[in-house]
Amino acid sequence: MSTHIDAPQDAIADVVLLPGDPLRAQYIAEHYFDNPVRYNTVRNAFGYTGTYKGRRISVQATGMGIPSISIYITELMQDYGVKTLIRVGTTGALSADVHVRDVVIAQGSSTDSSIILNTFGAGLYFAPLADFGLLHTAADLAVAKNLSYHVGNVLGEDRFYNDELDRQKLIDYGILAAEMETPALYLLAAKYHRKALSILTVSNHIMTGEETTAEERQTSFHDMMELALDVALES
Ligand SMILES: O=P(O)(O)O[C@H]1O[C@H](CO)[C@@H](O)[C@H]1O
Ligand SMILES: O=c1cc[nH]c(=O)[nH]1
Repeated sequence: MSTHIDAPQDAIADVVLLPGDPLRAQYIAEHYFDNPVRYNTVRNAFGYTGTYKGRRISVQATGMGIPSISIYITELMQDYGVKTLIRVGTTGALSADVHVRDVVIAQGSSTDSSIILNTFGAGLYFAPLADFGLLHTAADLAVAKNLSYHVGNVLGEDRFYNDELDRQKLIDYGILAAEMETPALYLLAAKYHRKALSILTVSNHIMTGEETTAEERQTSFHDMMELALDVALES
């Protein structure tokens, strides 16, 4: 048991999917896992372990933002020995080439968070990167599944509502989409020498205001979740 996860030591698999939303964790466990067992309800940050195509896998809700995901992934790695962490999140598209319902695989994550500065000090701008093996597997599987997908740099921002940010400049420098957790995932996975990848589904386009319908979101979530589960199988 750890401070925010009330589970016995062996209750969590060595590969964990990480949605922000606890209800997405419950959905993944109930729709994809055989014999899911809920191992955590502390703060309603649900965590489940089950099997998928015979492989033991867990899913743990992380909450929203860098402070929240940092708590859960640190405890998963430090206290439960988790080796592979795969975020399954939603993202807002920035680039005109990225459309709602597409899948974005985060190769790296830029950020306006102070987490990098607080880790390395002034003058060293660490680049949080995905594990290349997981990234390669995800891109190969996305091709095989004929998904509309993108691989590249995402913004992991500190605020969902942020009028001060120059989003056009980020687009000009190739940032595909924005979300709120990936810099912490990649930074802390590097610290603990673990493998991490963020797979995101585009729920809205920040620049055009386009939104997915609830039904469409369900379908594109399936694309992302099945991709993430198949990457987990090969990890
Ligand atoms: O859908 P999740 O995984 O929560 O991810 C995105 O959605 C939340 C904002 O609505 C932020 O956590 C952002 O990163
Ligand atoms: O952080 C996020 C996630 C989804 N959509 C957004 O616009 N921002």
